[in-house]
Amino acid sequence: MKTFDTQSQQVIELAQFCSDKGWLPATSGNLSVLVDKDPLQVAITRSGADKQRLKREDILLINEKMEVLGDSPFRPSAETRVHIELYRKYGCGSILHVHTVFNNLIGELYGEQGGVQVKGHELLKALGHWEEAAEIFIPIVPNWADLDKLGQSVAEHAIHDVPAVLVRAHGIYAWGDTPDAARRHLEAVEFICEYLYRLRLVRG
Ligand SMILES: CSCCC(=O)C(=O)COP(=O)(O)O
Ligand SMILES: [Zn+2]
Repeated sequence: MKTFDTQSQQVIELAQFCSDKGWLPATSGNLSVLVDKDPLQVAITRSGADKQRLKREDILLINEKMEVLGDSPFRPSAETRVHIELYRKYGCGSILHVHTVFNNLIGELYGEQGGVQVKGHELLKALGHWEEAAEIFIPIVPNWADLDKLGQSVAEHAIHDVPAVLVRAHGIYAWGDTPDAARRHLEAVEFICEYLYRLRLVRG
């Protein structure tokens, strides 16, 4: 059974995994896990928390209006709107946002064209694309300072069957039906970002 306690623990474990990879530098990033679909309730990191050493009190229970449920002196992530928009659109189980050098490089290299095409790579299977010569387009959106606009933009540009959107000069949002699926999708897209960047360097 999903409770705020069980889902908070999942958030802490996901943050540990992402921190160990170096994907949450300088308190950046935010992570959430669904607690209840109807009405929507989500366990999400608080704004400004050091995600390398998250404590229970750094995870907040929020509703669809981004209100904190229960007693806490903290505010939820500044990017909570993006999470809420994605939960509304996809009814997913977990959303991970991290900042990495490779997702930023790909954001810059392909941002003008609104996204990056990825074709015939084995790791597309980790995103659910098992067909021969699978091909996907990973959207890249501008880094709107208005976070309501950022949330709308990420959700609007998200493509069915491609569980990630890059935000230019900022980072990535990846999601899945479960925390494990969200993590797998994030790892796969991070691998692909690094691969595409290095391939460009090698080819010149
Ligand atoms: C310190 S990084 C700038 C804010 C950001 O992009 C981020 O992911 C962390 O924001 P939060 O409010 O979730 O801590
Ligand atoms: Zn961010």
